[in-house]
Amino acid sequence: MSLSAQDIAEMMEDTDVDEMVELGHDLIFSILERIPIDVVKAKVDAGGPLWFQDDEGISALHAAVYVENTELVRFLIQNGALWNAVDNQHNSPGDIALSLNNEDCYTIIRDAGIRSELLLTLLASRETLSNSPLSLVLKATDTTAAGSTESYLASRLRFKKDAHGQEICLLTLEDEDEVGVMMGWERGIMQETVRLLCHDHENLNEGLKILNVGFGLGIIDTFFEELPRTPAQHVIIEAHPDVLKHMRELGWYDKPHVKILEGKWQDFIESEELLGVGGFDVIYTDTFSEDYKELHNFFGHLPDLLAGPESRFSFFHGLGATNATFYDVYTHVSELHLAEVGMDVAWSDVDVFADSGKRWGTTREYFGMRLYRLPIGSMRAV
Ligand SMILES: C[S@@+](CC[C@H](N)C(=O)[O-])C[C@H]1O[C@@H](n2cnc3c(N)ncnc32)[C@H](O)[C@@H]1O
Repeated sequence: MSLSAQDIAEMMEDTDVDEMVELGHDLIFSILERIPIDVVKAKVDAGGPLWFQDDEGISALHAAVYVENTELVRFLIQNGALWNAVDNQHNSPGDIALSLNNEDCYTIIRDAGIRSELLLTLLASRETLSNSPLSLVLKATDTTAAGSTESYLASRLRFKKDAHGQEICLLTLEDEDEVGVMMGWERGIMQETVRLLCHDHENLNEGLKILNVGFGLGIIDTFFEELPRTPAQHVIIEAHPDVLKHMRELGWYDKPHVKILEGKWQDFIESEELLGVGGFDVIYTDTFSEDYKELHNFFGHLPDLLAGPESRFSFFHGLGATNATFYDVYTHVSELHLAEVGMDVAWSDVDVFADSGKRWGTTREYFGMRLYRLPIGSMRAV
């Protein structure tokens, strides 16, 4: 039997893949068997694939964390191991380190994550970044209504109460998957955010000038309205036609000090409607279907929008919040980006554990942490 050139190429490719799989298994096995580190390093130098994950999703980096070999973890990271690969249980190497209480291994991986995400944000701000396996929330290729503003704004929303009496603003995706755009369980987060943003604000008694981006269920806007002194100006930017209709039905258009800007924040961010206010005392943003690149872009406008060092800013921090390591990485990344625009951030923890089992119903889970990390930013005085 004679073989065609294509047959030979395919056989060669299969051999390469088989070889890689064997090398990958051998590397993970060697690490778990705790063979001397120099031998493991030699295997990596000889082409042992760091990207390889076995049938359980374990990578060489997961294995190095399991055996708590700090030097090896550092070596693997330096040689390109993926810090955010998750195993079949959705645990990243950092999560394994956390569960073992191994701070040294955890810190090396988390810092690699921070460096990687900072770099990717920088690249994304300069050119269109294709979806990278290194990136967590720069989800450039999610075109569903949950990941693309254009698809989201063209989708219908439903406002309803779920079986537990929880208010929900619900989006149904094409595959019938349901996603909560906003859910009643976040009420505690919104309440605490308003308390920390406003209650000891030096301008509270004059009536604050407030900007909120994203109305959703209007939970935070209702808390702003219930401040001991009604806001002097309360500007709300909302893009979705169904939410705007809901706001009209609820009477938000009839409040004299409330101004509703219909459209995307990106359309108004440099407009006279916002800049003409002469500086906001409080700014909050909590949108939907936008990635971190958009939030990072929003940060850049804060110095022009806030009144001064006494003004405060917060955002809904759900970045990477289905995984403890990813959440921590994004807490640091956002803090560093806010520092770049001259803002210091104080973080508080809000325990959102109560009733967490009943929270999601049939909807997609988007927040898996027990503690919500609540940011309060203020501009550094110059
Ligand atoms: C999570 S909800 C906000 C919930 C709100 N914080 C609350 O307390 O109920 C997000 C809202 O942002 C709106 N939104 C999404 N993208 C937007 C954009 N680019 N500009 C303005 N609003 C946007 C959505 O339509 C939605 O109403």
